Amino acid sequence: MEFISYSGHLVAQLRDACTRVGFFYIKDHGVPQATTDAIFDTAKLFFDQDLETKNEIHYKKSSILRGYEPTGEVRTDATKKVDLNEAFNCGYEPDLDSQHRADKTGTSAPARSAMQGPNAWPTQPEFKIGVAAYYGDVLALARRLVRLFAKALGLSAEFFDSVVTHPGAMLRLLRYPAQDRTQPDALGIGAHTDIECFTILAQGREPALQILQVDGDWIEAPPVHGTFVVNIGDMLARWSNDTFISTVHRVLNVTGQERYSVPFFFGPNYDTVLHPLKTCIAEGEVAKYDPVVAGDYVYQRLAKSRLGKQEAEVKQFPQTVIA
Ligand SMILES: O=C(O)CCC(=O)C(=O)O
Ligand SMILES: [Fe+2]
Repeated sequence: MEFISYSGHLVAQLRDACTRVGFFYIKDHGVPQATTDAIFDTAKLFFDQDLETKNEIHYKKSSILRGYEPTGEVRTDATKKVDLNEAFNCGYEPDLDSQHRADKTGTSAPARSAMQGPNAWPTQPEFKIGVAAYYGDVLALARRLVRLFAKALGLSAEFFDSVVTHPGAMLRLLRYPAQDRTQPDALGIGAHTDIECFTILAQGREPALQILQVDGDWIEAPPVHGTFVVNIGDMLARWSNDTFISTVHRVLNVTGQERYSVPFFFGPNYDTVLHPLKTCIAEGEVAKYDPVVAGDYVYQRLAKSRLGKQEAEVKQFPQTVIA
């Protein structure tokens, strides 16, 4: 058995950040700088193709919304204009998971969820290799962070291990055009909270990410070399009965330069049922949320900003019944 010890100071710092801010930076995280640098080259390789080629893997061709999102087709903030970015999304597959490849026991079966399904890869052979290198390292980091989050919630480090064997982990490559400064209404991504449990974000060189403070002002979270920005998403806020907070953020790229970023959205196996954790419900308090199935929750949230109402109805997504 693996023996892991965690510094109490680290766990306390983490709890403080997750309960008061919902955003923090991490360094000495174990993902080699060269791997992070390379994912930006991989993203550029993909985005530099012509639109017709990229549209061959348009996300509407995928029943689970994987693939390419052209600029102006996603509206994250329903009250604002469409987002000014183009993106590529891919989800978990055992090929991308170095731990799975090393695991010869084959004890863990993939989650039974309609959200579990194939990725849409471009034909460029180097692309998947580049994505796999980054995905594998950042997934390993996410599983380490899961143990720290468990400790910060007062649980045993291994508490979540059995539900992150085939996690709902989505890697997103993003390219934002240089925005017109005279159009303050347009945003790279409208104000939103993230859907999954937490996000590990690699930023390119351009500062554009902004976080909403309690006083209502936006504060920048600029790229810091060698670090990732980590933030709590809605699923962990729900799971922890709002002990951890999921904070609103947006992207406004007025740097005059194109900007790249690579968020990795991490959640549990898609068949996991998220009941607010009993240990997070203090005496006299109640669960603030109904249970949800992770895969259903992610699909509904993604579809909301990506499909028109009619399309969403046509693409009936099978709901999992909670026993
Ligand atoms: O590009 C960024 O810095 C943040 C992206 C983001 O918030 C998201 O994709 O949810
Ligand atoms: Fe986000």
